Amino acid sequence: MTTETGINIHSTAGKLADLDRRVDEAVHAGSARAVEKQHARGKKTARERIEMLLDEGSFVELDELARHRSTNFGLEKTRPYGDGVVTGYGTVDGRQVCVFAQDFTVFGGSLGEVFGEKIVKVMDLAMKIGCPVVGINDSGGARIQEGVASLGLYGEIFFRNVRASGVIPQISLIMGPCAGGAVYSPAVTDFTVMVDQTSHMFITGPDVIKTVTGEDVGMEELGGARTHNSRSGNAHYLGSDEEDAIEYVKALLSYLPSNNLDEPVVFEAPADLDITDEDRELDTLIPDSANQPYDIHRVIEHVLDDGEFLEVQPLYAQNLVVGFGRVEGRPVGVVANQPMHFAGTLDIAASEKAARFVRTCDAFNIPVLTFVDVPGFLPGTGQEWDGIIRRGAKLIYAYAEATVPKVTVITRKAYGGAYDVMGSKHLGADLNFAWPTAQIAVMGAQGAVNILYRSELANADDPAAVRAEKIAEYEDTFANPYIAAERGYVDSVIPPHETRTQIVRALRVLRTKRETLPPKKHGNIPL
Ligand SMILES: CC(=O)SCCNC(=O)CCNC(=O)[C@H](O)C(C)(C)COP(=O)(O)OP(=O)(O)OC[C@H]1O[C@@H](n2cnc3c(N)ncnc32)[C@H](O)[C@@H]1OP(=O)(O)O
Repeated sequence: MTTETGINIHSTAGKLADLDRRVDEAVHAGSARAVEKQHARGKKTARERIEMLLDEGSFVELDELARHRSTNFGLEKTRPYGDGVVTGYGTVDGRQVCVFAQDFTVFGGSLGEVFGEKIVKVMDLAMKIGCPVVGINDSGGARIQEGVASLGLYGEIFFRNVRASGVIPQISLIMGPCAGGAVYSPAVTDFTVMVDQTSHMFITGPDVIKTVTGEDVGMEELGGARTHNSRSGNAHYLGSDEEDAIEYVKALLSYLPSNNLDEPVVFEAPADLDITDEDRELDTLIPDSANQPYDIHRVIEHVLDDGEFLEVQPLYAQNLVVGFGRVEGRPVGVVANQPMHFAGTLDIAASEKAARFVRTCDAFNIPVLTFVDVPGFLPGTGQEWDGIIRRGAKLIYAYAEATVPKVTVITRKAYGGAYDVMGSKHLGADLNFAWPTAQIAVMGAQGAVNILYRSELANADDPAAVRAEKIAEYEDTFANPYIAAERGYVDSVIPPHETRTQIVRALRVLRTKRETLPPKKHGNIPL
């Protein structure tokens, strides 16, 4: 028998040719016009993206021939193979990952029942074998013609995102629209990477907002990559183009283990423990004036192998820096106050950014290295009314709960509650160091003197002179690391040039650290 395609499917050769035809149809499921439109927007197709992400020739596709069974609104007339999403597995730098890529050229990448089932299947595979999932999002959202079945599948995906959280790394690439409920899958995953100008995320779009609140806002301003990287904190990296975004994802994967029972990849690179000229450069980093800023990146890059630091959320809450690097070839997560922004104070955004990052490191067996230069929490009604108490507490929770090796270096200020919060000994840090420039106290000299000597200053003939004298006295007594060192709150006061070598030794000794939390269903982190 010969089909309408001219192939005799009753012969072996015909059956093979028939398969070839079907696969070819699957590969070209999107119309030439749709592909052209996609390219004209500076966007790649789903398959091109997978090719960029995975090692050459490593991709194995699943469910290439899956098709929807819907008959609503004439949908039965269009049943493209693959149903608008490409799923499968392959390798990144030789390590296994599962992947799905929504194909905007087919039904606008909209998610129907079969489309959703394909994603669910590949997520289940990743959980069974313990490998990361990278999801590439480019979709018009729930497939309208498939109604509640689409919503059901979104729910199935969210459920798996949550169950997989802390078990396998989950990374979302947003490479087009991601609207409505669709945003909640990326939101649950560990990292969300967006592309400048071509990716958008929002719960309700500009038109709905205009109708309901009267606000006039464009797509880009509402939910573009820059907005989510700098304002909302929903995204972790702003790719300048698709290639840049994918390179970032590959770099992220290189620091993460395949699953929570695995260790991150190690490149054996024993550190030189002799003090170098470069080490000595840190001795002149801290300005004599406590109010003068310096860039904490210099300290971070100094202690990391080859100065390589993969910053996470570099555009958001810039008063706090987080990211990954390696020490002796082993991944570490870095959390650091940044004196260049808001003098390094902690606010809601910085607390949540750091808390999330510490928990990510802890979930995936990555030691946490903390650099402290924090004058306190950011004052203001805005902060108080938006819940700095509850939301700042997340950072305490994250540090106290983390059982991975925790090493902390206080470079300068560690004042008040912020001292406790930033990886202090009291929250379970294993090894704590301070530079001689450290000031570990309840508050800065100005504030302390104003409170302690309020009446004396009010009654003084020369208040300025009395204030200066009291400030000097306070600074001489408290603005140092030695009171904390007396009590063992810091294990050692070290010259800055020993920072790198002390961190190397600390992380070496902590490699065998084993600590378990008391049995419980789960904690109750303030959310
Ligand atoms: C849980 C949830 O996801 S709720 C959210 C539901 N989704 C939405 O409200 C978004 C609906 N879609 C849109 O607003 C627009 O398609 C956008 C903004 C996403 C993209 O716009 P454009 O880039 O101009 O693409 P365009 O609208 O032409 O869509 C491309 C194709 O995908 C189809 N499509 C897009 N979204 C959907 C959808 N949700 N369901 C079914 N088909 C869809 C379009 O009908 C169009 O098909 P055609 O090529 O046969 O004409």
